Formats: sequence, structure tokens, C-alpha cells
Amino acid sequence: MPDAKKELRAEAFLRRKDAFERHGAEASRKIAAQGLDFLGIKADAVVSGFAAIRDEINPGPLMAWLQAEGFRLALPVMQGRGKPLLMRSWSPGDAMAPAAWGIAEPLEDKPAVDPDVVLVPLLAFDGRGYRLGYGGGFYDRTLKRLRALKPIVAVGIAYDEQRVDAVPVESYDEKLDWVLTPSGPQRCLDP
Ligand SMILES: Nc1nc2c(c(=O)[nH]1)N(C=O)[C@@H](CNc1ccc(C(=O)N[C@@H](CCC(=O)O)C(=O)O)cc1)CN2
Ligand SMILES: Nc1ncnc2c1ncn2[C@@H]1O[C@H](COP(=O)(O)OP(=O)(O)OP(=O)(O)O)[C@@H](O)[C@H]1O
Repeated sequence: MPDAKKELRAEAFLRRKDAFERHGAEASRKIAAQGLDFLGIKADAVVSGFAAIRDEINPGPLMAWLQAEGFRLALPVMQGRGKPLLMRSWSPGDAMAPAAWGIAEPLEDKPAVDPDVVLVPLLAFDGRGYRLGYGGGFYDRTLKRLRALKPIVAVGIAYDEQRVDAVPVESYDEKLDWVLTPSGPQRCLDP
């Protein structure tokens, strides 16, 4: 891994922690209040979220709104290092089990689905839609797989403070189409 990414990751962890302490649950509520109307997605779309850990914005309230709007929901399941995430159907209230890094995942009896909209956790993002994650490459692999199947929309979920001028880019990095922050949706610029 290039040192540039490593350095930014350490810095981004601190910046996100600070934003979480300042804004906490209010950020999650603001994200939910924005909704996803800006995407104009079709009524039968499947939207994958994530089960927040550490200082990530909790997309739970947004997912509850999506459920109320009639969208189908899914959550990621890790299949091991170097593998894309598997998305399983999930609705608020469904049982979950803790997996690696304490991340809650849907149970195995839930059907696998290929989402049309992917909500993406991140440490830092830039105006082009490049993102920095924990370094597992899970979302790069997942977005690549889904984009080979059909058109999808990748939406980063972040505090405004997580924006940086430029995330160091590598050949395998998949871009976000939008980033949703408490202050609103930002469309990522084309290269
Ligand atoms: N809420 C949430 N769910 C998610 C992700 C995420 O970023 N947030 N992921 C997004 O990809 C995947 C999980 N990826 C993860 C990758 C690394 C670590 C982690 O804690 N890594 C260690 C270092 C591990 C190593 O030795 O390489 C660490 O940071 O301390 C956590 C999650 C799938 N689900
Ligand atoms: N499509 C791919 N094929 C093979 N390897 C990949 C692919 N995408 C990413 N990787 C590998 O994944 C590793 C981590 O990538 P990167 O640092 O960009 O992760 P990240 O986006 O920060 O993490 P995450 O998506 O898990 O939050 C890299 O070492 C890279 O080699």
C-alpha cells in the first residue's frame, strides 16, 4: 500500500472521530432527512446499506425511511479477504449476527441480492468520487462486480469534514457517483 494512502487513513480516522463527537446522531438524522429523492431511483430498486461501526455515520434512520418509501433493503456480508461483499436482503428489525470486526450481518437464510444503489461507508472522499476505506478493498471489488452486471449508483455516506482535496488513486479504485453528507447530496465530478 502506498504511504500516501496510509498517512491519509490515519489522519482521516482522527477527523472522522472528531466529526462524530461533534455531530453524532444528528448527522444520521440529517442524512435520513435528505432521503435519496435526488437519485430518482425506480420504485422496485434494492438499496444496500451498512451496519455502522466505530465513528461511521449510522445509515439506520435513512434505511428506515427507504423501507417506508417501499424500497427493498440489503446489507453486506463478508465472504473473506480478497472477495467482493455478498449483499443479503434485510429489513429493519431482522435478526443479525456479529461477524469480523464486530460488524453485524444478516443471517444466512436471507436471499442474496444485487443492489441497484449501494450506500458506501468511507474514511475520506474527494470531489471526483474517489474514496478511502479501511484498506480491505471490499467495496472496490463489490462495485466492480455489480457494475459488470448492470448500471448501479454508488453513494458515499459521510460527514462534510471527511472531504479532502484529493484521495490518492490506484488502478483498482472504483469511484462513487454521489456523496451524501448532512449538508446534502454532492454529485461526483467526471474525471
Ligand atoms: N460498517 C461497515 N461495514 C463494512 C465496511 C465498512 O467500512 N463499514 N466494509 C468496508 O470495506 C467492509 C468491512 N471491511 C473492513 C475492513 C477492515 C476493517 C478493519 O478494522 N481493519 C483493521 C486492520 C486489518 C488489517 O490488518 O488489515 C483496522 O483498521 O484496524 C474493518 C472492516 C464490509 N462492511
Ligand atoms: N478489483 C480488485 N482486484 C484485485 N485486488 C483489488 C481490487 N480492488 C482492490 N484490490 C486490492 O484491495 C486492497 C485495498 O484497496 P484499498 O486500499 O483501495 O481499499 P479501501 O477502498 O480503502 O477499502 P474498503 O473498500 O474495504 O473500505 C489493495 O491492496 C488492492 O490490491
